[in-house]
Amino acid sequence: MLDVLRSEIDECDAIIIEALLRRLMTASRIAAYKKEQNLALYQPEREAAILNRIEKSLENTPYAKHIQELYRCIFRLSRCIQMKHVFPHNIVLVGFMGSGKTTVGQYLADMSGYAYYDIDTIIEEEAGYSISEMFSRHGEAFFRSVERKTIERVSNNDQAVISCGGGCILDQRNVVCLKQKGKVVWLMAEPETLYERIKLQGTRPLIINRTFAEIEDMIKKRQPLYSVAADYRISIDRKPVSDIVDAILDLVMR
Ligand SMILES: Nc1ncnc2c1ncn2[C@@H]1O[C@H](COP(=O)(O)OP(=O)(O)O)[C@@H](O)[C@H]1O
Ligand SMILES: O=C(O)C1=C[C@@H](OP(=O)(O)O)[C@@H](O)[C@H](O)C1
Ligand SMILES: [Mg+2]
Repeated sequence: MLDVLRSEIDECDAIIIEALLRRLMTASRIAAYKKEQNLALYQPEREAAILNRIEKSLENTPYAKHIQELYRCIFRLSRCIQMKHVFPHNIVLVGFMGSGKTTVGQYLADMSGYAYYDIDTIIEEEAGYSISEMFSRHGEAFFRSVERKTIERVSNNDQAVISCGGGCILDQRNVVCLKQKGKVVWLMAEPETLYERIKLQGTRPLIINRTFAEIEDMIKKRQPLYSVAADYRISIDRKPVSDIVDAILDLVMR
């Protein structure tokens, strides 16, 4: 009995995979066509119409909500694939420590096929030791100079998602560099969200032994710099990573 049911699942999977591949490849062809014809890539009314049709066809069936959830995921995949065709900029993530630049950037790059660069990770890999270690061995000024050189080099890439360290906006030259080929997305968050996250991790040299009030003050001081640098801004509080990626795609493909 179990074998029979399992072979039915296998048959379903084969159909789903074939249909999904066909759908995603068609989405990719649509993007290429839109680019060629100079048409707007993001047409929300088309997405709404598809969702409407799906909702109707699922009326009075079990699992309607589950299938709709799956469709949200398929739309995200489609958009990521399309973005690669038509978005002529790098995506640069900035924001205070703990806002999720590293996590969101990795997810966005995985999904879109863009190359992924996390400035802090590159610095650590090239130095052979951690950023905390760099602060304690050589001081913050040394770190900032390594950070600037790394940003200068990485900014030259194309079709890249670049996650910066939270302090990159302290030096205007970094922002100028990143904007040459990139659009800057500011991941905004309430101080409480950031504090909870960075306190838990305990890996950031500028945060060790700081009170909530001190961190709040640091956030306030940096906010105008993020604001000036940002082409787009997204509030990330209480949003899962997939929703933040959705919001980024929504903004950049409008
Ligand atoms: N949307 C999210 N929801 C819940 N936790 C998150 C989210 N984004 C990031 N995190 C968690 O918050 C912490 C900081 O994330 P990270 O990506 O390192 O931030 P940043 O690079 O901006 O400092 C990590 O533990 C990460 O798993
Ligand atoms: O905001 C900052 O000054 C810093 C942020 C860190 O990166 P994350 O924002 O990814 O934590 C890292 O670059 C370094 O500890 C300094
Ligand atoms: Mg990071």
